[in-house]
Amino acid sequence: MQQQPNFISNYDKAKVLVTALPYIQKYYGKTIVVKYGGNAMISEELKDAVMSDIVLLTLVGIHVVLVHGGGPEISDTLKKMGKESKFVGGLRYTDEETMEVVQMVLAGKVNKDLAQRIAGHGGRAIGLCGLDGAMITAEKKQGMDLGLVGEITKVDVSVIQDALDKKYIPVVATVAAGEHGESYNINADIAASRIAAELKAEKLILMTDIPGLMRDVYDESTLIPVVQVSEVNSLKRDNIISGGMIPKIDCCVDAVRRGVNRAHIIDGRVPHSILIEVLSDEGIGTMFL
Ligand SMILES: Nc1ncnc2c1ncn2[C@@H]1O[C@H](COP(=O)(O)OP(=O)(O)O)[C@@H](O)[C@H]1O
Ligand SMILES: CC(=O)N[C@@H](CCC(=O)OP(=O)(O)O)C(=O)O
Repeated sequence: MQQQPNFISNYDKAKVLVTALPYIQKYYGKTIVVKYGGNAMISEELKDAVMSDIVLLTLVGIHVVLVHGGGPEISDTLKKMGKESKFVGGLRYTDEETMEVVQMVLAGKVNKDLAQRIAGHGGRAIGLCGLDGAMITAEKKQGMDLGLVGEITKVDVSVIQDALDKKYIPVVATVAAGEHGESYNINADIAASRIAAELKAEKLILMTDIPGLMRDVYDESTLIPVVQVSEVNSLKRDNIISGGMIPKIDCCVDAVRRGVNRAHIIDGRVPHSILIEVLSDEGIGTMFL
């Protein structure tokens, strides 16, 4: 019989499971915070692959917290309303009308869609946002005026911890509560990093639409696989980091400084990139130590 080009024998399948064993043992009972960003949510198929990976990791005993973005969805909704999006240093200028859209899209549409997809793969998700259980408190970001963009003042992870204890997969939208009943827009990378630190997570994984941090953003061969936190300032001085990568890098550094063991930026467009990162010998993306 002619062999199929992609034929994988049962022995090879078993070998894959066996190579995952030390990683399952290493991360069993540990917490991993995954941030899934809007630009990596490019297809329905890919979203489902990411959600099934999260369910799989949960079933082998890893506590996964999913923090999500949805920037492109917010921009699309604003556009339909005739409003252009404006970003400063990777952060969206957020007036009151924009804030309503941010809350509606992140805490409503995207959050519930991801929770439902996890349920579709047999996982038990619980959709939350920073307003629930006073999880994320913020004040207006100082410095440049970005409207209702918030600076996190407090993260209380008890609602996430309770959900994990009850074997739910917490799915978190990053809308925060102000002191006077107002809501603030928080960049999802920043929120994920603070949540990871507060949970004393083993890993923070930021999934995006690029292979990782690169010296030349147009040349994948310039990927930087490992970054020591102490090197980041000189990378910034070299001006190789711009746009949405700025908060990402700062978040990885902040998470590691606050005690998260490893922070990673990985390519969410690669199917099953989380499994490759967590359960295999293969390095993927950029790791911050
Ligand atoms: N040095 C760099 N390496 C990689 N990406 C970079 C770099 N500088 C800027 N970027 C940009 O940052 C983007 C990722 O940030 P962003 O679009 O905000 O992601 P997400 O929506 O997934 O959070 C990349 O698509 C890339 O265009
Ligand atoms: C302040 C700020 O910029 N907030 C982001 C929140 C969503 C987000 O971070 O989404 P991605 O991860 O998909 O970019 C925004 O309004 O787009």
